[in-house]
Amino acid sequence: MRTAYTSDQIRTAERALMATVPEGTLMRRAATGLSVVCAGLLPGVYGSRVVLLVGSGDNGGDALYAGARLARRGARVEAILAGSRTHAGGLAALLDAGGRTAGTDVIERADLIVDGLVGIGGAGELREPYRTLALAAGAAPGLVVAVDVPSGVDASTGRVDGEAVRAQLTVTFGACKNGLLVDPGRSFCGPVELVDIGLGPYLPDPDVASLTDDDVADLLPRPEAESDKYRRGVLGIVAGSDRFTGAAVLAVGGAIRAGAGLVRFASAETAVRQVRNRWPEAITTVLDGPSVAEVGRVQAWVLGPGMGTGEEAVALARAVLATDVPVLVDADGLTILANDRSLLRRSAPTVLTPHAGELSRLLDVPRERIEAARMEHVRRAVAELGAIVLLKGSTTLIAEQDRPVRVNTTGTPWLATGGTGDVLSGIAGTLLSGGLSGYDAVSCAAHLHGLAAQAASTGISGGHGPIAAMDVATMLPQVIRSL
Ligand SMILES: NC(=O)C1=CN([C@@H]2O[C@H](COP(=O)(O)OP(=O)(O)OC[C@H]3O[C@@H](n4cnc5c(N)ncnc54)[C@H](OP(=O)(O)O)[C@@H]3O)[C@@H](O)[C@H]2O)[C@@H](O)CC1
Ligand SMILES: [K+]
Repeated sequence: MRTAYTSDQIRTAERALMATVPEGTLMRRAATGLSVVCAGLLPGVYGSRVVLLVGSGDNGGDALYAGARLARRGARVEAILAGSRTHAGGLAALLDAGGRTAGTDVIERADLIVDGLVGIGGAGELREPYRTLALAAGAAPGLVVAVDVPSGVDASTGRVDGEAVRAQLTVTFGACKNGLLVDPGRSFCGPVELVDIGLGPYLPDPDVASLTDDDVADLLPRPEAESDKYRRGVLGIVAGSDRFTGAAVLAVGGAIRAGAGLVRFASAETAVRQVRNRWPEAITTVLDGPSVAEVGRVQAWVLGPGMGTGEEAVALARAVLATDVPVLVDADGLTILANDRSLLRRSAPTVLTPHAGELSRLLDVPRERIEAARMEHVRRAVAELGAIVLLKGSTTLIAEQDRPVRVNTTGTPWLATGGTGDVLSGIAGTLLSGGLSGYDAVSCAAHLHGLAAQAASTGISGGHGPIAAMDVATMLPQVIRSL
């Protein structure tokens, strides 16, 4: 499990650690680690041009001390002092090592730009002159390394109001910060290198976590010798309609390829015919009114993809939500819930898998606000809707009351194509029916879905290319086998 923390959590841990070591120890550890990473990025340290962007706080101090170490090894280090004040010890160390201060024009000529403008002490939009420097660093040809956090990225949430430094690498200290895992912040970081400063024993429970392949392998339900199809979990899927059939075929495909013991599919006749043609493994029922009583016993339901939002669909959704087993609601099912949130009052867990647009309707918040502050809104959705929520997007977030927000780290931009969400709902439904909690089911489903997409998208020469939603379902058995 990879974990991440808010700025406040990091500060509290740092205070506890600082009380046990001589003053300046942590910054020395941080700056040493930073300088080692920077040196590794340069073809040779001697004679290379390093520019430090130095803000008024300790983030600038880290940059200055690291710059001093590089200057001692023969780099030509120039510091742009951008803050109203400058870390005195750090500046003295740099000057002592042969570095110097300079104007902004040196950014253009740098081999390496070290962003020490703001770290976990940053708040809100970058002010001038930091904003201009952030833009200049992004436009310059040199490599950009962010110190602790790319300046302009909110370390606790990943929020970016206005401009932020676009780094090719982020060197972070002590522990990962939420903003390095969650978009939009994550997209400014490049790969993240963690420098150990001894914070580990002082860290609280994480605020954010992400599952690794091993975590998912441990969580996945696996059939045992005495398992039969019923004991492995029976998933009910209510999806598709007379007009829309593709979403149903994809959801059923995701469920079957993810290893469902049995899928019971119920819908209008046209959708049933398509599913039966494509997936003879599923048991199908043509619904004759808004009841799922005749479908048979299931351990979980997937509700919504392609089912429409008309009166009949609403009545059918009501019937599924009235059952006492976990229900995963996606797509049209979410639109139905947005129009009548009272449907969410249930005895069993409900799992919602919206994208930002769907969440915008559920919370009555503009979509752009959700996209700019994804962490806040996924948490708010959990609190307001009383459900487990998976928010789809450039980083998929999974939230449940009193648990760390999980960030999914697998996937490829090629996954942004029609129908992949339907496959995801089928995978998650299978895991729910197999006995995982809603939180674990959607976390593992997102992880597998992303791995399958990566596998489907990787070509014979290793590059990445287009995928169709069904390709994701097709790759699932191989992916699960490989874990
Ligand atoms: N604590 C430790 O043990 C260790 C900490 N370490 C390091 O310290 C860093 C935290 O240092 P920190 O607390 O001094 O805050 P930091 O991020 O440098 O910035 C604060 C200043 O920035 C400014 N500012 C804020 N927002 C702004 C904006 N939007 N736009 C423009 N300016 C803005 C504001 O300045 P002001 O406006 O007051 O001039 C504020 O005072 C941490 O990230 C890590 O790198 C490591 O050495 C390991 C050990
Ligand atoms: K920074």
